[in-house]
Parts: sequence; C-alpha cells; structure tokens
Amino acid sequence: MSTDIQHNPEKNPAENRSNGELIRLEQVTKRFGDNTVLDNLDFSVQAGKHVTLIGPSGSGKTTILRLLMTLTKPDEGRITVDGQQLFPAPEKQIREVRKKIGMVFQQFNLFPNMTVLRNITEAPVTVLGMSKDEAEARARELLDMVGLADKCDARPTQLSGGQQQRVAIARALAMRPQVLLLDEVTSALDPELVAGVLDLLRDIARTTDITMLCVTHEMNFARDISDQVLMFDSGRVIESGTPEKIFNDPENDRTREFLSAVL
Ligand SMILES: Nc1ncnc2c1ncn2[C@@H]1O[C@H](COP(=O)(O)OP(=O)(O)OP(=O)(O)O)[C@@H](O)[C@H]1O
Repeated sequence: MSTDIQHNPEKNPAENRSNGELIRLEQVTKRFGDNTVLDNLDFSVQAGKHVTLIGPSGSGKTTILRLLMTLTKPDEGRITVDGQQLFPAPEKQIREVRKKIGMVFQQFNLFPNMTVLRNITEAPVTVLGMSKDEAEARARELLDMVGLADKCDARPTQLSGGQQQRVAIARALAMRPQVLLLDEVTSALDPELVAGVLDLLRDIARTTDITMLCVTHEMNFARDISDQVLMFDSGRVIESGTPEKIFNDPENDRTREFLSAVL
C-alpha cells in the first residue's frame, strides 16, 4: 500500500517522546450518576503500538475512547497524549491535543449533505488550515488507498455501509493523527462487508506506524493486529498481555469465561 500516513518526521517526532509513551491514563474515574463506569483506571499505550480493548458489554471500553476524543470528561484523574495533558487542561490545549487523535465510529458519522471528497477535506481545511488543493490531493490519495477513488463525488447515502466506513477511515487519516481510535467499526456492517473493512485496517496496521487503540468484538482481528490486548471488566483492566498470551493462555477466570463465550 502506498501511503505516507505517519511518515512525517516533523509532525511525529518519536525522539521527542521521553519513554515512547503516547497515551497515558492515570487514576481515571468516570461515573454516570451512581454508575462508576471507569474505576481508578491506569494504563498507557506506547507510540506505534496497536492495543486492543476487549471485554463484556458495558465494561467501559467505548467510554475510554470517548474520553480521549474529549466527547466526555473524566470525574477524576489525568489523561496525557504525547506528553501534553488532555485533561485537566485549558480549552486551547485540549484543541491542540485533539488534533493528534482520529476516531472511526461504529455508525460512520459521515456528513450526509457533503460529497465523499468534502467529508474528507472539511476538517483538514477548517481545523488544520490546509489549503483546499492540498486537502483534495491528500483526500484523493486516501480514497485510492481505501479503494474508493471513483466515489469522490458520491454522497454517503449512495454508498454501502462498508464503503461509508472506508470513507470514515480515510477521513480520520486525513488529519494525519498520531493515534487512531477504532470503536467497533464493523458492528454496524452487513456480515459480507466486515472482512473487507478489517482487511483494510490490517493493511494500515501493517504498513504505517500509526498508533491504534481499538475496541472490537472481532477476536481474530484483535489477534492479528494487536501488540497488546487489555481485558476489561467493570471499568478496570483485569488482565493484559500479548494476543498469544491472552487468547491461548489467559490467567484470569473472567478472561477465560469471556473468551469461551465469544470465541
Ligand atoms: N452518556 C451516558 N449516560 C449514562 N450512562 C452511560 C453513558 N455512556 C455510557 N454509559 C454507561 O456506561 C457503561 C459503559 O459503557 P461503554 O459504552 O463504555 O461500555 P462498552 O464496554 O464499550 O460496551 P459495548 O461493548 O456494549 O459497547 C454502560 O453501563 C453504559 O450504559
């Protein structure tokens, strides 16, 4: 795959990161009313690694991605991205840190009234201040990469779910994020479209050095792309390790129980 994602040394100075850690959550607690969704959570993600969050429904996985996207705020704790604090932090700093993060959602979340091309160029132009020509050239390159070079002028509703999700992946990458957050990106797809999107993400994981934090129920995909798998239960990481370790030889009873139900 020919792509220059994350090969921009100026934008992604790995040498500036003191210990290679790109994301850090420290003692993060998130409550919705009486429901403690994340409970004093600590974890970190190393730059360039692919980390997958697995665990039962409602265990808090999506909430972590939403915190990183600043779609919701923690009640307590600290979140740092690339050495800069995302929470607590002043609004201006939050906006700067947010530019380092791209997210692909379960429901695509494309702008229905914009063409495919405009969906991808909108944020680079308005948020990054990229020229329209440069943004379009980049968008065409990304659409080529996701196999949709001929769909520039289509509207999202004219595309299949799998094609819409490919556009959403291209849109996230257009911002040249350091981190790509993937939230159950195939859950809303018809079964026959799932493999194509997962193969595209496998390619991106293999051929770029983008950091990925991924929530998925696709265990074979998690096994293929992950450097590290975190097993979540009730807002805590109860076990973490390589995919070989977690899928072949889990230590925690809850992990074993969960995997035997889903594998
Ligand atoms: N905006 C909200 N208001 C109230 N409760 C919420 C809100 N968002 C999430 N929750 C609750 O937080 C808990 C964790 O939700 P979250 O979506 O993070 O879990 P998850 O592990 O990603 O689950 P799934 O695998 O089903 O997507 C759930 O009990 C959910 O009902």
